[in-house]
Amino acid sequence: MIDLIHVTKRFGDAVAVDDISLSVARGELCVLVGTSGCGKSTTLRMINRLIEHSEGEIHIDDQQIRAFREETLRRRMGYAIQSTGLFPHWTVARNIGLVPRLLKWPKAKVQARVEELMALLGLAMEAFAGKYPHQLSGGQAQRVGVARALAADPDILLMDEPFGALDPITRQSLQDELRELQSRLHKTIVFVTHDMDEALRLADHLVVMHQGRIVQQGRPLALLREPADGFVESLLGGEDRGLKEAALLPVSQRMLPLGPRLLARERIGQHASLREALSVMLWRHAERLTVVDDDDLPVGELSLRRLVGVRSDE
Ligand SMILES: Nc1ncnc2c1ncn2[C@@H]1O[C@H](COP(=O)(O)OP(=O)(O)OP(=O)(O)O)[C@@H](O)[C@H]1O
Repeated sequence: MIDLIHVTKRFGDAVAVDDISLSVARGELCVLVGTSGCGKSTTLRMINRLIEHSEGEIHIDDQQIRAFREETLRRRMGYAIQSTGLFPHWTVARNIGLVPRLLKWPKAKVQARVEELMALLGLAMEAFAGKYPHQLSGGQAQRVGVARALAADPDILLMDEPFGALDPITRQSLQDELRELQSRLHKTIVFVTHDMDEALRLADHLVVMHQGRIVQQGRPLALLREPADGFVESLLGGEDRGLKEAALLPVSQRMLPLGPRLLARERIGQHASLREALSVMLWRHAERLTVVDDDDLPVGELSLRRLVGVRSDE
C-alpha cells in the first residue's frame, strides 16, 4: 500500500535519508527504529509530504504521492506526534473534530464522530469533552492526539513517537490499545520510535535505520534471530535478545499436553509470554507450571527445559 523506492532526502548538502526502499502492506503496522538523527521522522514526513523527497519515488496504492492533491493525501493519512500538537485554547472535543470540520462535515456528524472516537479511546465524554489540553495528563493528551489523527477515518496512520513522553505503565497500556485498535480498524500504520521494546511489541514489519540508511528490515523475530550485523544486534539488546524473543512468544507455543504427572502448583495463562513464564518460575522457584485457559482450567504444562528450547522432555 505504501512503497518507498530508492528515496533520498537532502537538506542542502547533508543527506538525511539515503536511498531507502520500503514497502508497507495494507493493514500492517510498520515500525521505524534507530538511533537519534538516523532519519526516522524525515522518512515519516516524506510520506505525507510535510517534507518533499529529493530523489526516488513514494507511492500510495501504486500512485506517486505527487500525483495526489495535498489535501486528498492528508485526508487519507492521520498524523500523531509526541508533543500531540493540540491547540491549547481549544477544548478536547474541538481538537478532535478539527479535520472533519475542515472537511466541512455537517455539525451533527462531527459531533457524532467526536463522541465515537472519545469512546474508542476510553475518554469519558462528560469528563473530558470540555477540558483544555493543559488540564489533561500526558496519557490523556496522547489519547486525544490519536483520536484526532483518526477523526476523518484515514486508512493510513503516521505516528511519530506518539507515546514518547509517558511513564512505562501508561505507555504499555497505550501500546496494547493501539494493537487492539489496529486489529479492529485495519489501519495501515507507520510508527516511529527509538524504544526497541516498544518497536518489538508493536511491529509486524520492523525497519532498523542507521545514518539515513535502512540496515535491516523484516519480522521482529527474524531480526532478533538473525541480526544483519553488530549494530543491529546491539540495538536489539545484545545478550538480552533471548528475553526479548521470549517476550514475543506465547506459552502455548512450548507447552506440552497434560501428562500423567500431578499438576504443578504454580499456574500461568496460555496467552502469557514465555518471558512472563520464566519470571514466574524464577520468582516461585518452580521448574514446572500448569498452563490454564481463560476459564482457569488446566490445558497443558510448561517445563523449564521446554521453555529454554530443549526438545526432549523427560
Ligand atoms: N529541516 C531540516 N533541515 C536540516 N536538517 C534537518 C532537517 N530536519 C532534519 N534534519 C537532519 O536530518 C537528519 C535526520 O533527522 P530526523 O529528525 O529524521 O531523525 P530521527 O531519526 O527522527 O531523530 P530523533 O529520534 O532524534 O527524532 C538529522 O541529522 C537532522 O539534523
